[in-house]
Amino acid sequence: MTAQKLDGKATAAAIKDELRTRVAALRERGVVPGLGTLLVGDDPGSQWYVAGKHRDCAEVGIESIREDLPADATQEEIEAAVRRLNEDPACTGFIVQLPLPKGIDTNRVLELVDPAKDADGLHPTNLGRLVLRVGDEIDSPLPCTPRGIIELVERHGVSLKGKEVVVLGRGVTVGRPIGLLLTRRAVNATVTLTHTGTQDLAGLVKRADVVVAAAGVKGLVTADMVKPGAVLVDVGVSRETDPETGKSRVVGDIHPDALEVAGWYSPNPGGVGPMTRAMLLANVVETAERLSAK
Ligand SMILES: Nc1nc2c(c(=O)[nH]1)N[C@@H](CN(C=O)c1ccc(C(=O)N[C@@H](CCC(=O)O)C(=O)O)cc1)CN2
Repeated sequence: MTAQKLDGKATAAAIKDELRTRVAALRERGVVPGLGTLLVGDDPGSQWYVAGKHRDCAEVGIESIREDLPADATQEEIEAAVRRLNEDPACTGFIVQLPLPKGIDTNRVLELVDPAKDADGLHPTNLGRLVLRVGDEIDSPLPCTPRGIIELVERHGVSLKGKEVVVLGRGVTVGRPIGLLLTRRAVNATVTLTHTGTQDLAGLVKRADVVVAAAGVKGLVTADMVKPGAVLVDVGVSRETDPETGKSRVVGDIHPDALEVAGWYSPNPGGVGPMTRAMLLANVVETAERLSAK
């Protein structure tokens, strides 16, 4: 068997088309959604991601607001930038690009974000709402990568209802919040969260209908660990030098051999990354729609 592709690029493009129409409708009513970004330092990866977010905004008609600070910005300067974005009426929602430089108290910065403007859906108040509201409509922003994974799978006609999902990695942007989304009544999957202290990882992965690999360990999930027909979602990001071009490239947590056993797989790059970006735009548009309906 060769797995079918969960095409993140094409799915994100379709979502952006839908969002463009919704943004046009908002603008007709005089509502202009705006996404803010706070970038600290000159990490090339982070700069690339932030530039991509502003390109996405331009594509769908969302205004962009940028706060860029140098790598030696102090905690106070970063917190002042968060306050400016909280108070800026043109900013519907914003993100603090992670990671922040060493020595900065990231949690303190993130907790300063107005939960109503938390475009990443990672503020404790918004995560707390996810914990509390198992069956209701959620009227606050959802974590972008977990939401993007679910959209990616379901938009390919694969139901997660009743499925056994094994998540690798307990990071704050994917591993920890994805269980909150997958176990909501609307999705109804059963989730096992694994981490570096997990015993018999291979045994757990072998019984999974869906594997979400977000450990950041190149090729961690090998063919012998995968149940035939399983859905493999690769979120891992490791970097290596391409021996042919000499350029840096992204490699995922799923070993290429595993695709011979799986039913579906999300490529990396080209899978979850573009979906994360699309979900960020969706959070901003939904916030603008909610505010304009009040
Ligand atoms: N505040 C946040 N910071 C970070 C997040 C986040 O969700 N919120 N996630 C990552 C970085 N990130 C978005 O910020 C992000 C990473 C990757 C992609 C993406 O589209 N990747 C491409 C491949 C890119 C490459 O080749 O390097 C892909 O997967 O196709 C989008 C967003 C950490 N920080």
